[in-house]
Amino acid sequence: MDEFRDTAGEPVGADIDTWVRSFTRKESDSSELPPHHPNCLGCGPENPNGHFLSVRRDGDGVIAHHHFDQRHVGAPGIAHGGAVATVMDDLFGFLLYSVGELAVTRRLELDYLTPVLLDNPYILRAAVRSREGRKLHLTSTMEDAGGRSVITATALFIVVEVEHFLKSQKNPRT
Ligand SMILES: CCCCCCCCCC(=O)SCCNC(=O)CCNC(=O)[C@H](O)C(C)(C)COP(=O)(O)OP(=O)(O)OC[C@H]1O[C@@H](n2cnc3c(N)ncnc32)[C@H](O)[C@@H]1OP(=O)(O)O
Repeated sequence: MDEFRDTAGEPVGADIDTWVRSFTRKESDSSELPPHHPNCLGCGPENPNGHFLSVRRDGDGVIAHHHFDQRHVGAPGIAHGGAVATVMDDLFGFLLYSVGELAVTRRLELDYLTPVLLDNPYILRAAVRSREGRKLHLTSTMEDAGGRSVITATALFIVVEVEHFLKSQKNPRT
């Protein structure tokens, strides 16, 4: 059975069949959605360098309460823009549990409206705006506790088959 392997060839979690099945459509409820992978940089519980993003369904979209910490610092007291982009990208990835298909980021665009402060609580929301064939047009926001929008983001995800991931396993450095 195919397993995910790191660049040293060691298994890193569930086999691919199990992983693919985890993205099939689930009943709509408000329960927490599973991480993409135990070591996912955005949401994996076993990645000590990750963001530990925790995401729930919210109507047709998803919602997360999140804060950045000192590991994500850019300018003093402010989250690095790349760290923020990582989290928004990962948040989009949780919409796939509703889409029920595999997809990957082709384009990611963020507007940084105000600085994202470390150790400050934020509310993140994402939704599917539209779909054209394999193209998923996604939209998201990050708001502070006062409801002020600090980040808006859009993404284009492209639906792929499991072979997309199998190919990368065979050539992990390409
Ligand atoms: C299930 C996985 C969950 C994982 C966890 C989530 C983590 C968060 C998400 C990620 O981080 S994913 C990792 C980062 N992304 C990648 O590694 C993807 C790398 N890119 C690729 O592998 C390929 O470019 C890709 C599979 C996305 C697309 O290649 P294809 O050859 O299959 O598609 P193609 O280039 O023909 O483009 C598909 C369609 O999109 C259109 N398109 C491409 N770029 C576009 C663009 N910028 N704007 C508008 N349309 C665009 C393109 O014209 C075309 O339109 P049509 O279908 O109508 O012909």
